[in-house]
Amino acid sequence: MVKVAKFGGSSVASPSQFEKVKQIIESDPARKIVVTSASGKESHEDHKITDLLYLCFEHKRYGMPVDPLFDMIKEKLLGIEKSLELSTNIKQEIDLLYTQIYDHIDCDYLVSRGEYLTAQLLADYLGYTFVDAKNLIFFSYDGSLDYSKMALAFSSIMEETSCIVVPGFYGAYPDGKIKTMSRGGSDITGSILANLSDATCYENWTDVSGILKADPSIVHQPHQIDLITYEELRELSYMGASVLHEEAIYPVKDKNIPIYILNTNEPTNPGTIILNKVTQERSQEITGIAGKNDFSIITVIKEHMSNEFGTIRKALEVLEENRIQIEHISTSIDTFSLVIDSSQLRPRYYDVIYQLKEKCGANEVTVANDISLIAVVSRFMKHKTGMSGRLFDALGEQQINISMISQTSNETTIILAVTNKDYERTIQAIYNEFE
Ligand SMILES: Nc1ncnc2c1ncn2[C@@H]1O[C@H](COP(=O)(O)OP(=O)(O)O)[C@@H](O)[C@H]1O
Ligand SMILES: N[C@@H](CC(=O)OP(=O)(O)O)C(=O)O
Repeated sequence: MVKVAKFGGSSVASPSQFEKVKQIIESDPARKIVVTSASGKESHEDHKITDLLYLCFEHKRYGMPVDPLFDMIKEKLLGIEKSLELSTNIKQEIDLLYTQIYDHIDCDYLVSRGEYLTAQLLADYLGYTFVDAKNLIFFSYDGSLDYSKMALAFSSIMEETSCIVVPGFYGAYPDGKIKTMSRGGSDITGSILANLSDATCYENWTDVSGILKADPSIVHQPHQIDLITYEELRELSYMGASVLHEEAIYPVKDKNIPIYILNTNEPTNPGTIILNKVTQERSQEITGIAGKNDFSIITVIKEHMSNEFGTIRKALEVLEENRIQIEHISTSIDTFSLVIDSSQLRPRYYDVIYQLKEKCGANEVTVANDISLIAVVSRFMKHKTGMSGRLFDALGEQQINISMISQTSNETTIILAVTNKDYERTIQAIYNEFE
């Protein structure tokens, strides 16, 4: 029996957190495959090593001083090494990295060093074998994962050893060049290893006791979700419940491997279990609420649009040509609205509006900025009537104006658009209504 245990940055942020990790690993011999993120924040004021490494890269690029940032990284990692009396050679590696920064360094390589160095510390502390992710997690040149190559590498590694620590967040292209995943990507590494090892489960250890019904920084002590489907989880994490990367479900979903979200600081708490299908009584109404800020709604107004063909296609082409992703679309007779991430629109703002107006032959194109999207996720929604009515009543009572509504036909998620200033109030009001 093999379990994969992934520890997030908060679980390896200090020597005392390393001690907790060791107790967790030693309490179950099935925890043979360990994935770690880079050391994270010890306190609110502290910094994640990954953030510091990204900053080092930017400072070097703009000719600003790197040393104060680099010293913080060095101090943190060597502090853990010293306090736990470890005997790795990370000091030489850190010194070499410093010279590489001033020479020439690739951004992905630099930021991957947080995981690389933290994993060496953890492997030494646990007495497990360190396996560099560049020799195990393989990407093709198009960025997709090469599972057959990874399966071969995994079995040859496991012929030599039985317990390994692998740094999360990065892998290698066919030529050996390091490629990092998107932020929070160590969750994906853990999931890939659960797939490769046919694990009985994938444990994702973090600093909260499972996935909560809402972001704990907005709702005071929200209830914990006991069981959730992969589909619901993906909706919530894509929409901002940052506890698990939304891409982390795919490698385990294929093999029906359950994911457990567990708390390193409270290991006896059962946390959240994520499964393909959940059979649970329907007394529950909402699985969870999540949201993100800073979207724009572009509205294209064109008289007689309902009698024409291809207007929406032309608008989608404009966005595709400008490499802007569309989050949601809503249509009526002579108008349609596109919701997009403002950070993608901003650099191309005037071009995109002009092109939309010209290509679609629109009478008018308007843009509303400072929009938040809030997802209300529930597998129970399709079996219950009146839930959307209650949702809108609850927001109406709080005088919250909804700019757009979207619901998919599988009836798992309702997406609401509100202004950024109403973001937290909206989440709180929905939570109170369905608590
Ligand atoms: N719905 C939610 N449930 C649980 N945690 C959430 C939720 N939304 C946001 N979070 C935040 O996610 C954090 C855990 O994710 P992350 O910071 O990636 O941890 P780690 O350091 O373990 O990788 C929590 O501390 C919490 O603040
Ligand atoms: N260290 C990387 C990858 C990661 O997954 O980190 P964490 O598990 O601490 O969110 C990041 O900060 O994006």
